[in-house]
Amino acid sequence: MRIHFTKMQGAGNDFVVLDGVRQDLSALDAALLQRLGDRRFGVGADQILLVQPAQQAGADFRYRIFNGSTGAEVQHCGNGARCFARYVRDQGLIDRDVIRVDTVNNRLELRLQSDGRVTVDMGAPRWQPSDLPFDPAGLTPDTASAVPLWTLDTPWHTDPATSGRPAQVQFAALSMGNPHAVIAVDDVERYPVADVGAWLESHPRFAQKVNVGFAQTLAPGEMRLRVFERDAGETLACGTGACAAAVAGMALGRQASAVEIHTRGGDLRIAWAGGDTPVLMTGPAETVFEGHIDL
Ligand SMILES: N[C@@H](CCC[C@H](N)C(=O)O)C(=O)O
Repeated sequence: MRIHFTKMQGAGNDFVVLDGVRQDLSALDAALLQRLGDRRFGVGADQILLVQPAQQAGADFRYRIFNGSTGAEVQHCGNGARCFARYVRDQGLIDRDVIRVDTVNNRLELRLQSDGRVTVDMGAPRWQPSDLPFDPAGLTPDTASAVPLWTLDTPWHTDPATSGRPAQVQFAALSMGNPHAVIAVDDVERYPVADVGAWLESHPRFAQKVNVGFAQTLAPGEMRLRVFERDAGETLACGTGACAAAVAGMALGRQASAVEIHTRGGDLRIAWAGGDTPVLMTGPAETVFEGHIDL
């Protein structure tokens, strides 16, 4: 099977984008997607994005997302949504700057800006543990703040001093369409992101695993963020993770209603008016190269 692909990146979160409108991709299964996502045996990407014809009235396209390391389908990808908009416009699949797409559980509005960036209406955050899902049985959240903060002992709680890992973590749990846990840290560059991220990502209380964000507040309106993504490890940026970290900070009263987020791969701007209003994310989206691959 020979397929055409486009390699794209948004703040360093990288994607293989496949046109399922003009080419038949019905033979693509999880194993082939995993091969495409493999950085040694395939093209290599954090996620694979599939552009398909819309199935519902009011949508322009169907937007499907697969984690590159597993080939498993996931619900959302914010950096990918910006690349999706740039892709369908640059490939001539649409000639409008406002594009509506359906993911497996949401409708998103993507808006191409005159400066080349893309703004995505990411929908409203959801805070119920069942939305992730997260099992809180037996835990007492800190409810002094507007959103519950959950505390878990880590595997290092008996020897935090010698291991250099925290004894406990406290996190906000929320869904941006996909599951997120956000931990506030003092210095994100010195925090053991790989160890804590890998442990919490696969914690049995998260039945479908979780994306883990590590957020450092620099000022009201400015934050530094690293994200250990579900099934991807630490990526250079995570769009849904940036939204989750921003709205958690805002709901906790630590952040302004618009925040610039510095990731290792670039900057994202997140705005939210609170409650059930949608989170707006703005950031870059660029094509890196395109080609064909025989699978
Ligand atoms: N890179 C993403 C999120 C991709 C999916 C995530 N790893 C998951 O499994 O939910 C983004 O930019 O949002």
